[in-house]
Amino acid sequence: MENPVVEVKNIGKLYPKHATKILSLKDRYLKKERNFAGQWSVKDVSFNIQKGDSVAILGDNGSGKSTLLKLILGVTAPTTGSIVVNGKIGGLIELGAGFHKELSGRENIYMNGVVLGLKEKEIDQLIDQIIEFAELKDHIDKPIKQYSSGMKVRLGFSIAIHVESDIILLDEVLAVGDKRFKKKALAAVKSYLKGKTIIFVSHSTHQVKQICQKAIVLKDGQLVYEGDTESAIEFYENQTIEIE
Ligand SMILES: Nc1ncnc2c1ncn2[C@@H]1O[C@H](COP(=O)(O)OP(=O)(O)OP(=O)(O)O)[C@@H](O)[C@H]1O
Repeated sequence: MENPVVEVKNIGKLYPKHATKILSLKDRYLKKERNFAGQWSVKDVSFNIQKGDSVAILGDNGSGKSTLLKLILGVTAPTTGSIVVNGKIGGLIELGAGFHKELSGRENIYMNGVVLGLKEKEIDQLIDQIIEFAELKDHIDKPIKQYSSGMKVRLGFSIAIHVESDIILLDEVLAVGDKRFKKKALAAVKSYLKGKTIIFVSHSTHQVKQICQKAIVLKDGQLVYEGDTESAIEFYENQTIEIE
């Protein structure tokens, strides 16, 4: 068997007491409030992901899903354990994160592309498709600060799926935006990303069933189930009923 593309071993993240966080666009959009007391957001989690797997991360609010994605992406350091990623990793884990609001949509595409490891020439070749998919032709030269949340989501999503990567992380990206774009985005994830390794966070079991073959369930930062999507959803839903 090939080496796993993502190897997560006993990973843990302890946020110190009084840690503060500027609310992400996603949080603001979803009007969420968070309580940042010192605690293990992710605790002793281990799993492997093989090439071509599409894996969902299921769990209630605050169960550690986004933190786990940030650990895999390397934007936050683990307190314990280790993560090995074999391949180029990309995706969209916080809506609009990495956008500069004073710059135009077009300039932000270049900025993001460079951050994701592309050369300017490569971005030149992709930019029309990115703008077209995001349906932002008429707005692309306006500063991002004039964009609605939906427009930012469309742009971020479009960049994420057009930039080549081996492993793509998608955090609730299909939860916002209007119905029509959501449908188009779901279809894009299904077709564009065939054969790629996908890690997908979503509260929509409907979307999870359409995209992922496997799933893990987190509860209070711990991995409590790992298996095929159907059985993981069943486990997750039963667990939620018990609590209610
Ligand atoms: N920067 C931070 N500093 C301190 N605590 C944090 C920080 N980010 C997240 N947390 C805490 O870690 C826990 C897990 O949060 P996380 O965002 O990973 O959960 P989630 O499962 O993605 O939640 P949701 O479904 O609401 O997006 C929460 O209790 C949260 O308050």
